[in-house]
Amino acid sequence: MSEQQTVADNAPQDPTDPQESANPQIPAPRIGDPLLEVSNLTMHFPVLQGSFIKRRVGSVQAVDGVDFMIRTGEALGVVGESGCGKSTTGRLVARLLEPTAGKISYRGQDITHASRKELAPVRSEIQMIFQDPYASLNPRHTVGTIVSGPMEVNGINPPGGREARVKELLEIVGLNPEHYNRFPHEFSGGQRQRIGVARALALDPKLIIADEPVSALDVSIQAQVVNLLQKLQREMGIAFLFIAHDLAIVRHFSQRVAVMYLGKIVEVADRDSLYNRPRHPYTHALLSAAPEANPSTSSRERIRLAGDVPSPINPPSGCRFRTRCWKAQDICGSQEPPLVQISGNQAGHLTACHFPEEGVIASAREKQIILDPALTALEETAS
Ligand SMILES: Nc1ncnc2c1ncn2[C@@H]1O[C@H](COP(=O)(O)OP(=O)(O)OP(=O)(O)O)[C@@H](O)[C@H]1O
Repeated sequence: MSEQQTVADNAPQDPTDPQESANPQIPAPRIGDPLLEVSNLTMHFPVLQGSFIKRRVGSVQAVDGVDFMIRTGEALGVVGESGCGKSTTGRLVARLLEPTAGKISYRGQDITHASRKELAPVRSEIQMIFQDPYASLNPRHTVGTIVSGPMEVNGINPPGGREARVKELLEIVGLNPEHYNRFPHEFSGGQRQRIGVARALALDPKLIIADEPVSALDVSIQAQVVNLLQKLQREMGIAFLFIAHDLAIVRHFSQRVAVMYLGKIVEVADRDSLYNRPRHPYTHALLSAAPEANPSTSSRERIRLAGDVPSPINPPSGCRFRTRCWKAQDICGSQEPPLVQISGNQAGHLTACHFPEEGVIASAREKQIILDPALTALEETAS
């Protein structure tokens, strides 16, 4: 992301005139009000065996007891390695999956097990943007049909008509409204993602779940799409659950960031606290592995995590990160550390660790030796 394309302060503005609520029973939320509250959210996918009669032989603990809150107009970023449960969390919040346990409250209303009918007013307020703009748009439909689709499904007829609203939305996302009758294949990757964004905006959402919204795009256009989403957040007061593995993009976009590991949130904090004073060893490892603008001038050493993420079918007891952690001791295997504000953390910075790091991304040399002796030996031989 280039300097020119970044926005230094992406805190949401405080529109004193929030949009009218699509749900007439609940007053429109104001910036900073709690919007989404998730507690003990759990998703265990069954593992079935048998050719005719399927037996449940285990479960994939994709998300296991996750708590977080998103305020109106705020972006919460979710980062973590592949398979740690980010997408499943997003799909649970969007109610595309039925959780195994836990509670999802949206504007104070428990929507965890709400029926289709009960969910209808909320559905329009929670929208999703997917990773792959190619796969998420029907190639046989025109842009007009795609973007007006949610209005049609929900029986919404805007004052000036659907076509006028679609053209307005295309303009908001930076597309030419005259391309209303074009098909997805006539657009570039970035433009297709803009079509997906226009579709998500069709019902005036209050919360957008963006699941890796730019990772399928060329690096050169990632910033444009991120900046578009940021504009929507700032100008329309839309909250985001922003899922991505790119730490730089998450830092740029989100006011708060949650780090997931093997189905759990291991650390959550406001952006600066998390990136400048990380306390969980896993957050240290992730940050140390992130590419840097000037690697040649950097004094930062990389922490190499030994091995792969353990299987979510049989995760380690106690702290799930302990099998790859350089600080693990006996207690880490017997007691799961709670996600709490540990000593030295600023308010709202929560960490789940028995032996947290000091906060600065310090020398990783010692950790590297403990973590991966074979690799260290190889590097020493080579140098
Ligand atoms: N429908 C499903 N049935 C069984 N297991 C699933 C299902 N969906 C996801 N999983 C498993 O749940 C775990 C979490 O997957 P999830 O896609 O949420 O992770 P992720 O952090 O989003 O990863 P990625 O960045 O690769 O998308 C993985 O082990 C995955 O294989």
